[in-house]
Amino acid sequence: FNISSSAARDAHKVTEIPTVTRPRLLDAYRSGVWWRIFLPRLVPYLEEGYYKYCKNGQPFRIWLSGFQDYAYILPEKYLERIKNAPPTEVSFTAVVNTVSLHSSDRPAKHGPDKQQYFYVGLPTGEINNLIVQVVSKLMNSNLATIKPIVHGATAKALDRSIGRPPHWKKINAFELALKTAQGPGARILYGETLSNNAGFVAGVSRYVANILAYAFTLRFISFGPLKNTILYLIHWRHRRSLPAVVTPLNDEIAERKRRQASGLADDEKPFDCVQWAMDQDVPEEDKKGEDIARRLVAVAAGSIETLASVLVKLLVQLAAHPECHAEIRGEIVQCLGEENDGWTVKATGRMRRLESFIQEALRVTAGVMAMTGLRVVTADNFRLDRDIVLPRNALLAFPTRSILHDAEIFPEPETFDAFRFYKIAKAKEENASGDLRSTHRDLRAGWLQFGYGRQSCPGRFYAINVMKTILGEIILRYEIRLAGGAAPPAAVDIDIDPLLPPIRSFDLELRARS
Ligand code: HEM
Repeated sequence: FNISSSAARDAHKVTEIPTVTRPRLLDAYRSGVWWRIFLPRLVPYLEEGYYKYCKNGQPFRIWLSGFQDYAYILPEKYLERIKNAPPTEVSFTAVVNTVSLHSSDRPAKHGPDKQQYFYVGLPTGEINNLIVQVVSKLMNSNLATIKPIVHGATAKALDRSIGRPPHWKKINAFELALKTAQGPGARILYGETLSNNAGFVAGVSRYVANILAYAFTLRFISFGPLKNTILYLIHWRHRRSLPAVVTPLNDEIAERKRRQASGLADDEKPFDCVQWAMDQDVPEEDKKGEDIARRLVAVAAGSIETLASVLVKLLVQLAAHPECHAEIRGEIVQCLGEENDGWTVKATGRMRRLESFIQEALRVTAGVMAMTGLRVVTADNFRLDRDIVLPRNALLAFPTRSILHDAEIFPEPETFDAFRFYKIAKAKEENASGDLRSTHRDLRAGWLQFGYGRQSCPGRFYAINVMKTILGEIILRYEIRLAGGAAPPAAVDIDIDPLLPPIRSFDLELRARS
């Protein structure tokens, strides 16, 4: 939308919100990377706006290439404003739909013609609510039962990918992250049979990875009047590869429906998302086999793909910081010893040093994006406070990475301190004073990388539990280091507006502990 063209928006005062620019040539010069002429970095300019405006309680706007739109970057004081805001006011789902160009929520910008040619098979719009339900209601409420299954699938994935090598064995960090995220992810989503079908699991990963990559990168390119035709052709591959994953799922659902029709007690039903989606309390016409299959393929974007993208960064940090291994390992042994049932949610919850390591690694890398709390205004307007009202379709976000690197909140932010969050939690317990109520304290205790409030990531409980299980099991079984004993890397991800995808070239070395 063109802010300056609308007198009504002047009334909203958004034209007074300052803009931080991302100069292409200058950025290519500063970064020393020629292709930054086409895609200037985002992080340094978010940082500039954060210190210039957000630290003074003011928003700013910045161009996001991945969305082909300006975003309003808000200071942390407005986190409270979005905390309980419903999707009818501001919506994260609408952000996803904007990128995949299933844009029923933003009709003014993206007409139906674009929907037609960008159609790549992922269900969106109201169906997306069903996806969120699968994760937030079904996956989360079953977490305690899921947990031992996650551990079993993790152990199996580690046996297959690494085994018990007596000498250092080299493995690519991304490959290990993907295999270990796929193990529990595929088992919980698709059940025992399909999760053992390597071709199907690889197909799902490939499909969602391609969709995410293409959805963002194609937005950078202007195809002019031939746009629809070119995009239709580009997406041919995706449309063709979708049946390869949807058909086996569809067959599995049909087979289960047949078995159920011939009488199946509740405790005989399989324990996985396929079954929960089949039993989901929604009208029959919303849970036809193919609808469920598409929904569950979409969940893999979070539960396998996003998880693997974050896990690889954690694995590299774990390998780069051997100084914390013994303490984390000692705590895991103790927690598992206290709980006779092994890797339960309760035992995992007690592993606070391991959790602190994960929080610190996520602080340094900021998870998947430099901003979270992304929302599109879906109401006519969204009042931030007495002075500022954002109009319908405005994109807003919070500068998470900058907050996580702010020395006033996290002293010596560039130093990797595995037990930083453990110490913060301890201090909080020992000193339950008024200081605790300050916003900074809340931010330090939270997981901003997963977003904020009612529309934050519904998969975060699963994600944290799985990451703890995978890293914990690795550290119990193996010694781990960067290949060749390399020094900790300066960066583990790359600034591709708006994402921070992992650098995939790191190799790790692991050997079995005696
Ligand atoms: C470390 C891994 C993960 C990270 C860092 C992450 C991060 C996020 C973030 C930042 C959001 C947007 C919320 C906001 O900005 O306020 C989000 C949304 C979402 N995530 Fe995750 N996520 C992760 C793993 C997962 C997993 C494992 C699942 C599924 C099991 C999942 C499912 C979803 C879904 C369905 C949404 C959309 C929610 C909506 O439309 O309201 N995520 N995630």
